[in-house]
Amino acid sequence: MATISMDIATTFVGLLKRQTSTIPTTTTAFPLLWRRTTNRLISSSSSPLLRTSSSNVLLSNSHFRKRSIRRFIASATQADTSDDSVLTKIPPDNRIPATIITGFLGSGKTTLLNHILNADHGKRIAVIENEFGEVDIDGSLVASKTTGAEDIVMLNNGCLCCTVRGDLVRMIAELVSKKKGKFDHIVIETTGLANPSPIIQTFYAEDQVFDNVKLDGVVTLVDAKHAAFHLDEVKPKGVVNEAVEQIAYADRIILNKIDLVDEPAIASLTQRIRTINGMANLKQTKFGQVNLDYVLGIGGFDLERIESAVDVKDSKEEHHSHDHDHGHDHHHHEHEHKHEHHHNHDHTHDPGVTSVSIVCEGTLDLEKANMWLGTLLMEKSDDIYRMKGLLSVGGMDERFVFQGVHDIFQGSPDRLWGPEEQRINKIVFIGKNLDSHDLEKGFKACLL
Ligand SMILES: Nc1nc2c(ncn2[C@@H]2O[C@H](COP(=O)(O)OP(=O)(O)OP(=O)(O)O)[C@@H](O)[C@H]2O)c(=O)[nH]1
Repeated sequence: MATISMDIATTFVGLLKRQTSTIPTTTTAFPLLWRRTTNRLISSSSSPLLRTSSSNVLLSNSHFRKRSIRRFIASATQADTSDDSVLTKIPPDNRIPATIITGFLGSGKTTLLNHILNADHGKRIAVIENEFGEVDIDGSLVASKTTGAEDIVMLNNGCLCCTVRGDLVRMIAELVSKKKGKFDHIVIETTGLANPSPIIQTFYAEDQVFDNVKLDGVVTLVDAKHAAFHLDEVKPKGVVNEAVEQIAYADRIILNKIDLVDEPAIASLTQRIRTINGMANLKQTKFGQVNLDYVLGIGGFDLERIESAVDVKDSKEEHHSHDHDHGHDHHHHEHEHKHEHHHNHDHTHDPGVTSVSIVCEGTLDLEKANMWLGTLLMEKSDDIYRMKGLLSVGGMDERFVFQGVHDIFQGSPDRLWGPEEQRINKIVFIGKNLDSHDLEKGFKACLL
């Protein structure tokens, strides 16, 4: 296939620094953005994030094209076009799903892992354990308790998010090359001090991983007894609070050890968690006892799930980053929301990790939306940990769904809008320094 033609919105997905030379020379909706020099080349650097054009999308570099096609395929949920010369069928995504289990030290990750491995789910699971230290205590604990794991491999002596990330890539590549077909799922347990972001990005940035493995979801364990302390810990400037980050990136949150605390403590912690991540599902547990479909096969990064994620968020009411004192207490309002959501409060600027959502009826101008999203990613991708959304875009019959992790942006058209359906846009951002007022203003400026 010489070109890719998509008579639908398509996406430009994340490129990392190493691919700088592979930037395609396609037209861009926001040429000004090209001029910014950045060592974190982002998804919006050279191409619109959203497209409706029926013209061919020509990508000059074959490597890039291959990657883009694959990423598009991996992310698309529906992509029918009548033009025979183009990609008409989206092959099934047969890549092996991988689940990241994260959570602060002692929160119950190994306990959950054992629960998964001992359960009767019929899946053959390869486990990658990351232990900070030379002795693989967790590995022994897991290994001794299970017979179900197809393979348990250890990543010792370093934290997955920093020193041993290359090892993770090699390990996954090795698992795939030597054992493909012998396992159905990979579960990665990170150290309690890991920041999940670089690990998540590995799944998109590394061809060896991306081509064979898809990130199914991030499951975060939260210790009901000790989490508040860690979440409120004030770190030196520039130092990441891992406990906060782990919650921010979660698709599923398991509030574990609830046997050790009372109801008010659970309620208060739940509210605190919701401030950080209003999007992830949350379940309370003792000893990590959850239904396995809550943690495996969740399609956390599948675009199909985005709408429900946003809907859950919407139904609970948005957790605004109302900033009153720039401290750790965030207040939430419970309002009824119909079809339009307004952030009518004063200018907000919160230095902590929070979630902000925009729910608004209307249709977006494609170019403006590209410009806005592109600029946002260009300028704020460090601060935007996660975003998910469902958009109504002018000239596009389908809903456009997207999700992002920092500078990695994945989006595709979804099903057609119904004839009577109200076109309601929904976006959720999770990150630092989110200014809800600015975000909403920027978004609304894109409406037709
Ligand atoms: N009371 C109580 N103890 C729990 C619960 N879940 C786990 N534990 C215990 O908490 C301790 C830590 O659990 P792990 O599963 O090892 O936690 P982890 O997150 O893997 O720990 P690290 O690997 O050190 O980060 C163990 O002694 C568990 O038995 C729970 O729900 N309630």
